[in-house]
Amino acid sequence: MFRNELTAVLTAMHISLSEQQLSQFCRFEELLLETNKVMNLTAITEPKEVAVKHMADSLSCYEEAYFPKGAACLDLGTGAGFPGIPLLIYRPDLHMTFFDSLQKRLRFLEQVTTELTLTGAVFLHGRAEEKAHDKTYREQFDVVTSRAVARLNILCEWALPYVRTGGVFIALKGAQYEEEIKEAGHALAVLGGTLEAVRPVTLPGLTDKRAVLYIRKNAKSPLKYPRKPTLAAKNPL
Ligand SMILES: C[S@@+](CC[C@H](N)C(=O)[O-])C[C@H]1O[C@@H](n2cnc3c(N)ncnc32)[C@H](O)[C@@H]1O
Repeated sequence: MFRNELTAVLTAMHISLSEQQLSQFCRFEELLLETNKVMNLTAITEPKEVAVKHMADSLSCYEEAYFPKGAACLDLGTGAGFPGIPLLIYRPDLHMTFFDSLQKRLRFLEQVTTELTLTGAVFLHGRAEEKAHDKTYREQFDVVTSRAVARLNILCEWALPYVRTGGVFIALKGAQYEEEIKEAGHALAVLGGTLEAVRPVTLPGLTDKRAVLYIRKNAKSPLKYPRKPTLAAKNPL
């Protein structure tokens, strides 16, 4: 059932998968729903909804030009692996760092990537506001993705310091994206980002507004950012 739903929705989006990729998506869905019984991973559990709102929504941010071959990617606040796992299934040449402040979710993702034999996966446990001050991660990524983690002005402060100059921060946003863009103008300017493209997204069978924002990093982020945990949220740029 999930297999058919996913095939239908991706066909409508003009995305085609190999048989192996389709099986990987199916196994991921099984593991997600199985593990969700004992760990809080997702409120979405109907196969059709998982296909559309998790898998297809994650792939809606995919644009070949933004993902160079073998790109170093970071999925910030990955949770149960969205959009990181679908992107890695779709593009197994990517090096995907799954980043979250909750260790148990990362353990689940380790199990998923092992079972799916996705070799380009790395797991990073910690807070976005802290790891960005570690040289190993600061301005080291070609692509940073993030879905459902924070409002854009806060998220820019957390995400842009990880992006190398010339790289891109891809934010998957919901209905309030236009307002969030207006609110984030100052944060973008301070952190060295420019909004390069806004791609409105309509997922098959859904009517709600959403969009993918492509933010180019064109200058280094000042070293004082991100500020200590809670400061960005209390007093956004
Ligand atoms: C609502 S979930 C979204 C998960 C996933 N991206 C999705 O779209 O389904 C937000 C995730 O971000 C993580 N998170 C929130 N604040 C964070 C921070 N400051 N640093 C790292 N991870 C954070 C949470 O632990 C949680 O897993």
